[in-house]
Amino acid sequence: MQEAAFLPGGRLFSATFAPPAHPRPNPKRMNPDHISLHNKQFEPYLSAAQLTAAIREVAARINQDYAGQQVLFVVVLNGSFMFAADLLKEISLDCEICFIRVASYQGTSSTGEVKEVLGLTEEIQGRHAIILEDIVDTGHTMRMLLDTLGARQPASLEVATLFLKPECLQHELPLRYIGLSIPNDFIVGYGLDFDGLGRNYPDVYKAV
Ligand SMILES: O=P(O)(O)OC[C@H]1O[C@H](OP(=O)(O)OP(=O)(O)O)[C@H](O)[C@@H]1O
Ligand SMILES: Nc1nc2[nH]cnc2c(=O)[nH]1
Repeated sequence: MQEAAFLPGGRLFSATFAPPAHPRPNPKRMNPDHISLHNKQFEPYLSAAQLTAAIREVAARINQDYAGQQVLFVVVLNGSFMFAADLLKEISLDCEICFIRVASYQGTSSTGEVKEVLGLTEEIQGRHAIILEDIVDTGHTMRMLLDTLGARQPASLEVATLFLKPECLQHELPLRYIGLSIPNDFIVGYGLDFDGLGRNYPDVYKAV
C-alpha cells in the first residue's frame, strides 16, 4: 500500500508500507572498506553524503545564476549518468536535457587520439547550454566539447563537472561549476568505471 502527500515546497513525499522485495540500500554494496575490480584494489575516498553535499551546492548556484531562464543540460555519457540524475533533481529551472557521447579512436601517429561527439541532435543555437560531465582530468575531452558545441552558437555555454583534477589539466578551460577538486588519483564509483566496472557504487573509491 502506498500513501502520498506534498511536503512544504511542493515536493512529493510517498511512503510504502509493504516491505520492499529487496531491502535498500544493499548492505553488501554500501561502504565496503575496499573493492576489487579486474583484480585492481580500490579504497574508500568520498562518501555518497559528501557527493550529495557538493552536488547540492552546484545546483543551488545554477538555480541562482539562471533564475528566470530556460536551460539546456547536455549530459556527457557514460560516466555522468549518476551525477546528472542527482543534480537535475535539485534544479528548479525550466530545463531540457539531452545526452551525448564522446567516441575516442586512434588517429594517425601525428594526431594521436581523436575524439568526436556522437548524438548531438538537439538544436543548441541561441540556447543557454550547460555541459554536465563527471570528471575533467587532462581536459582534452572538455576542450573538444566546448569547441564543438560552441561552434553551434549557443546563447551561452558553461560547464558543470562533479570532479576536477587540477594537477592534470592541460588546457585553460572555463569551468564555471566544479563539485570537488581532487588530487591525481584514479577514482571509480558513482558513474565512473575501471574498464567497464564500478559505475554502480554509490560512493567513490580511489586506486590503492
Ligand atoms: O579530461 P580527460 O582526460 O579528457 O578525461 C575526462 C573524460 O574521461 C571520462 O570519460 P571516458 O572516456 O572514461 O568515458 P565514459 O564516460 O564512458 O566512462 C570522463 O567521463 C570524461 O569524459
Ligand atoms: N574512472 C575514471 N575515469 C577517468 N577519466 C579521467 N580520469 C578518470 C578517473 O580518475 N577515473
